[in-house]
Amino acid sequence: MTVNVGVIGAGMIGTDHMRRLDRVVSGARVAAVTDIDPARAAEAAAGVGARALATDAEVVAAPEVDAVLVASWGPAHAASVLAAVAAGKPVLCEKPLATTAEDCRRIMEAERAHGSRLVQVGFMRRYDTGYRAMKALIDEGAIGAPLMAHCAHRNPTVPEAYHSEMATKDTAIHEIDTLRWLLGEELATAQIIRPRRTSKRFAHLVDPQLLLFETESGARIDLEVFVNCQYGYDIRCEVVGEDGAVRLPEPREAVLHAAGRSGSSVPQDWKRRFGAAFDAEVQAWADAVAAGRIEGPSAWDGYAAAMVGDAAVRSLETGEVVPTKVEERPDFYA
Ligand SMILES: NC(=O)C1=CN([C@@H]2O[C@H](COP(=O)(O)OP(=O)(O)OC[C@H]3O[C@@H](n4cnc5c(N)ncnc54)[C@H](O)[C@@H]3O)[C@@H](O)[C@H]2O)C=CC1
Ligand SMILES: O=C1[C@@H](O)[C@H](O)[C@@H](O)[C@H](O)[C@H]1O
Repeated sequence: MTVNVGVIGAGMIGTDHMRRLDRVVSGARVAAVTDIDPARAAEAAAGVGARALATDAEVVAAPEVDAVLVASWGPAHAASVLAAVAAGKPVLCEKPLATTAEDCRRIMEAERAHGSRLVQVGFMRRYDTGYRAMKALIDEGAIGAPLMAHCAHRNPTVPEAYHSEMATKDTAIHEIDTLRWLLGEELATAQIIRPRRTSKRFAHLVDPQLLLFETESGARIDLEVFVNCQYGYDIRCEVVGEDGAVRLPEPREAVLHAAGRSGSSVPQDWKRRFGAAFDAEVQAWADAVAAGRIEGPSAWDGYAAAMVGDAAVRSLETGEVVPTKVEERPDFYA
């Protein structure tokens, strides 16, 4: 079976996913595309032999569309995901599932009313071979009980529209999900500390930020988010346990020796750093849709991450430690 995918949002990652569905993933194709910028939708659709449609509702309702991929801006995600769930169509939604926990809760309620899972959230780091190797070692007990994690998430620069809350809700949301998954428990508190700001930022932006979390069992996580670090897209993660420590491998880049120096280049964006993880994620989703089941990060994962995100954002102004209030995972998402 070929899964006919309707894509909502033809921006940077939307077009990258369309290329992936068209040329990399087997058993799937792009059938329809929409964007609030119709010219962008038309150009993207023409590139992959798909139909350009005017709205997300039209994409969801199109009879040829079996499944939906949402790649619009975060605040627009919830409406498109709810439309797909109402139509009973599987949906892969780029992170974040929604920009508030309340919207994620509405999505979970709609999905539970439908009776089976339809939603997968694009937390693609769970498909990265480096993170997967870390998880396998932690799960087999190689480092003993985890006590601490030290992480960094650096981007070279961000556009002016990027604001201080996005450091949590758009950027750190990756680590929030990954740490919940790696450690197998929820994050119970969140706090944000502000170092001196870099001068190389737009005036409105708090950058860098230091995010601190405590898990339910008392492990501590520190995460540096620095989205104007200038030099590259640099993702770091180390988990320290009672018997050892495990660190995310650096991406494999050739080592150049020249002009009296030796070194390798740093990826400049998520496309290069996590390209293989995106390929694996979208292939796994297409395979699961074709087999009539949905796996991978769920609406619950999107919700739990959003709860932590909401708590962290509350700390942004005050620096207080804020409880995340993530409740027990419902059996539906076991
Ligand atoms: N997993 C990852 O590492 C990454 C995830 N993302 C996520 O992907 C999403 C999109 O990000 P980018 O592609 O970088 O943004 P972008 O700004 O390049 O593209 C977003 C597109 O969505 C369109 N759009 C906005 N609202 C819409 C609506 N209601 N209906 C249809 N189209 C709409 C815009 O016109 C734009 O073309 C975001 O949620 C972002 O967090 C983005 C980059 C990397
Ligand atoms: O998901 C992503 C972007 O949306 C986000 O804005 C960046 O900060 C992240 O590094 C990238 O992976």
